[in-house]
Amino acid sequence: MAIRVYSEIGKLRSVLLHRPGAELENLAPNYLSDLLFDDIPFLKKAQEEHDNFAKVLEENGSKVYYISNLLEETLENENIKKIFLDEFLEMSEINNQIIKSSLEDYLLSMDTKSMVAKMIAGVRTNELELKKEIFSVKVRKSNMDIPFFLNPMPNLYFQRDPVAMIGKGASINRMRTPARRRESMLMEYVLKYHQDFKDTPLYYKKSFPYAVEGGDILILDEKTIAVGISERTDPEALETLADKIFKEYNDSFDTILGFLIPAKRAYMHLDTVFTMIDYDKFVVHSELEEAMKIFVLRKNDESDYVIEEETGSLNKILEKHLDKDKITLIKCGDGDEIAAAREQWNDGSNVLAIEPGKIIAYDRNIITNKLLKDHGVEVLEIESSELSRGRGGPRCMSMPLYRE
Ligand SMILES: NC(=O)NCCC[C@H](N)C(=O)O
Repeated sequence: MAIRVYSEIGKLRSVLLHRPGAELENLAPNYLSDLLFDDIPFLKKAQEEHDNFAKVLEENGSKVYYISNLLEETLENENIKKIFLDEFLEMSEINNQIIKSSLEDYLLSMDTKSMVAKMIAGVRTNELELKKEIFSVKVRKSNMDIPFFLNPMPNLYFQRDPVAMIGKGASINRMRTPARRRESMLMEYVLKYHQDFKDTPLYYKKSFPYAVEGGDILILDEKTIAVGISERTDPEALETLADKIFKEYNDSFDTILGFLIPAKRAYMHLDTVFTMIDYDKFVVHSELEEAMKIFVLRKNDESDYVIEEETGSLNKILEKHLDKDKITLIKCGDGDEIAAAREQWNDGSNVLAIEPGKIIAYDRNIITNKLLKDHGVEVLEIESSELSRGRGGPRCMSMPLYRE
């Protein structure tokens, strides 16, 4: 299947998700923040909410792919399965050879579906029959003091971040934190080896030294990409992307806008700060700075690029680079101090456009959603009491594969 993502808002034809599973039941209070959670979602309800999210996507014409299914299909090839498992265990930083080979035997004793589910859910220290001394070695060496031989991946339902589709290609991201670093491997193997995806150009590798996460990558139009320089994404990653996209693969883009955003959890990614909902409308963080600084990487004639600096309001920057007379910014929480803080916390500004002017949003952000409707936006609201506890909204939970 060809990847095609030249817009944030074009009719969404296919999309990648992960249905949350047993990995959420491996979250516990004493290591929540290491795993980038603030609270523990109730799995049964989170799954119901997620199934409803998928249903709304399908009812509106998007084919939903699940990362686990695609990976299972990829791993039907025994050689690939072995290489995948080796690399996964390598990336899991298991410092002890006996533990590593026990994990390998344990995982290979399962059918592929159970193996994939287990790798995502994590393996508790009490699941393997090992001598006590070995157990304590692992515990001493672990930098997160948590009771697993294989740590769970509870953030996997935020499919936006580990691999980002850009134009006809994909960026296999180096995630900032160890808690999420292995997530990129899943779609990486699908893009390299799955019959339907294996011709996709790869614009970034997870082995590159600089971090970049998909929440920081917005495809504004077929010429323009916005990238957040943020808590999660290094400026050097932009230059690598520019080299690959402008020069090596010559995709249609000619401009990358690097937005400097505060390196704070409240501004985690660029899609926490703003998301695009129509040709001329964006929903934005309630406390957006008046003046923003951006770096413009612009392709020039010699298939090279130049870098310029600009400072201005988000309106002006977007109007200039998207060539529009007027861009409307709709503020999360409608400027009310308390509503803005509450709804920003629950990802009111992180919505998913499924076509121009039609979005999926969390139902709990009542004030922001009303404001969006007042601006003529069609808002499909989904239940969100549990999904929102992971600090990501409908855009974070989805990775578009094909947009018209
Ligand atoms: N694009 C996004 O903003 N994704 C949300 C990711 C939430 C996750 N708990 C994280 O901290 O990485």
